[in-house]
Amino acid sequence: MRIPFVAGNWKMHGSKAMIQDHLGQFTQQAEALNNVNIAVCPPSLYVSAVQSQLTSSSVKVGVQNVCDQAGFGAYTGEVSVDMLVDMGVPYAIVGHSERRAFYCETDRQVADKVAIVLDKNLTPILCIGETLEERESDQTEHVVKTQLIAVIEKVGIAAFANIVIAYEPIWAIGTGKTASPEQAQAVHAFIRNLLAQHDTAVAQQVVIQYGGSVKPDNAAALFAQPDIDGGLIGGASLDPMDFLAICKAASQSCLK
Ligand SMILES: O=C[C@H](O)COP(=O)(O)O
Repeated sequence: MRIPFVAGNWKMHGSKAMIQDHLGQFTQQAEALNNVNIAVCPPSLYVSAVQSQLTSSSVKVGVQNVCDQAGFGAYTGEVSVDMLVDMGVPYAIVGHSERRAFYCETDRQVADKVAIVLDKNLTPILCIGETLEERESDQTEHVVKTQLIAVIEKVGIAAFANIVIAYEPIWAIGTGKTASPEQAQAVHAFIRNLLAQHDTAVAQQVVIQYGGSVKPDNAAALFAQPDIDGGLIGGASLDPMDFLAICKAASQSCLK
């Protein structure tokens, strides 16, 4: 049985004041929700401040990126997975399309990062998805397959029991132009079937989030789809009440 998982990706947003205000409003009410796992992923600099607000809360914290080198060393500006362990951070977003596009992260680097995160028993949120151009030229399945195969070849199919996948069509990110529930479901089913070709039990177990302009008014329809297990939320996660409404929609979607 899969429990839906909603993660808020704050991207390069946040401040001490926002954290206090946002999580002050959000956490208490989020505690009342059943059948949903929740995380917030602030910029790394604010992890401690978020953790202080989440003491004794079931809401977890994650980071938005991690170094493709484990341990410690001369990697200016990077955060290592060992630091996540040290700080008690269980989740790391890996391969977000903005990292792939703006910082030239390759499928291979993304696969390396997934392996490094798994190696420390943390959970990677692996982002995959196609551009508008790729969708319009019928390349969606080819693109997500290539992105997934790179990770399967690196970590093996069994490891997917400990990976969260976030399908994020790039054309729907921050555009207000969400994929329809049917469009999203079709790709989620494709992803699950692809995994099932390697291992049916793992495929049934893996949580596949949808990301791309999820809002309170479209969340329920998306999460009701049989292969959509919650969401990776950008813009709407910055508003505590919108984020709460989305988490509520996930908690009310059927367990799958
Ligand atoms: O990581 C989150 C996604 O990029 C979605 O962002 P968005 O909800 O602002 O479209």
